[in-house]
Amino acid sequence: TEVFHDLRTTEECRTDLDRWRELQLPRMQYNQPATLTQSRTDVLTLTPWFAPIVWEGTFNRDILNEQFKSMNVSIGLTVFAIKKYIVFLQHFIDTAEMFFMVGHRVNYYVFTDRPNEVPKFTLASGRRLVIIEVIGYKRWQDVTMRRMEMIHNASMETFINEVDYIVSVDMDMKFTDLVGVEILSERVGTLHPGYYWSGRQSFTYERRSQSEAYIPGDEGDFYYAGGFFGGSVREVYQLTGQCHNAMMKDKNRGIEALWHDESYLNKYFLYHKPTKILSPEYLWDNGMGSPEAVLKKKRFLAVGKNSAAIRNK
Ligand SMILES: CC(=O)N[C@H]1[C@@H](OP(=O)(O)OP(=O)(O)OC[C@H]2O[C@@H](n3ccc(=O)[nH]c3=O)[C@H](O)[C@@H]2O)O[C@H](CO)[C@H](O)[C@@H]1O
Ligand SMILES: [Mn+2]
Repeated sequence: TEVFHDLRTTEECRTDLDRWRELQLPRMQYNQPATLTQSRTDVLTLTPWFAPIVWEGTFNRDILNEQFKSMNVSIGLTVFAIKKYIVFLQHFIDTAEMFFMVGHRVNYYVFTDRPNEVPKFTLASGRRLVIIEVIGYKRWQDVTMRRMEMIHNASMETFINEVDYIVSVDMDMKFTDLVGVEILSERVGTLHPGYYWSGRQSFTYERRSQSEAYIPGDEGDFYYAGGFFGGSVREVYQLTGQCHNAMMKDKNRGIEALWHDESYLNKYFLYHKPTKILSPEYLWDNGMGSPEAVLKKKRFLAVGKNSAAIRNK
């Protein structure tokens, strides 16, 4: 027994074990979950590896809020405002204040090459905005791909000391409904709004076998969007590090995957399956229409942009 006590004192072990007591919920009243009734019968709500797929109607926000509150969870939301994209920042943060993780602790991490152009925000209590100054790459493809490297570095330098979870999203977006702790898990991917109903053959995976992002035609679960992923800090550190390394290997061989970071992310998720998957409610584009039967909510919406006018500027 002495061997075990070398590692941690009895007191440290006791403290660790006793912590579980904090996770007791208060008395709550809500509709009983019915064992013989599916909450949604029109969509897949669980993957074959037992990861929930988050759709409206499948979860009770009150229970989840109590659970994450009792853990005093803190969430980091990373966004990139490089060059002209800084114009999206104001509305992005304003709508995040209304809808993103309301009632929980939030750090906005704004990566930008224009720190002087970041507007002043008045944030709700428990929320703060941190500016991380980075370089703005010339090509827009490099701007989007280098997010992996920058998030990887910041995970080690900053995030690990400040937050429990990281959520990484596109900036040319606005929140239009609640996005809360129901999205939190170890490793989180989001169904791309353009492909959630497609067969794997139609997914725009990288199909050239020379690329690190290559996925053969007979593999693939879902087509995940580059614009919304997350997880624990340790997992996001791994994910972004591995995606960045794959991109650098390809760059050295003079190849770039079809959809840039999104292609490498899809490869990563094929062999590191997400522990939770977000439905397209969490990343919608009105260019895809409004299939109301399936899509009960639009929570995070693409803001129309003139790519030609804004990219590479
Ligand atoms: C919704 C969604 O899934 N979007 C993905 C999609 O393209 P998108 O066409 O949505 O890419 P995008 O132009 O929004 O670029 C991605 C993000 O990079 C940042 N940015 C980009 C250019 C720039 O000059 N300044 C700047 O700050 C900004 O935060 C932007 O939101 O495919 C990209 C790769 O091709 C990425 O995987 C995106 O995440
Ligand atoms: Mn975008």
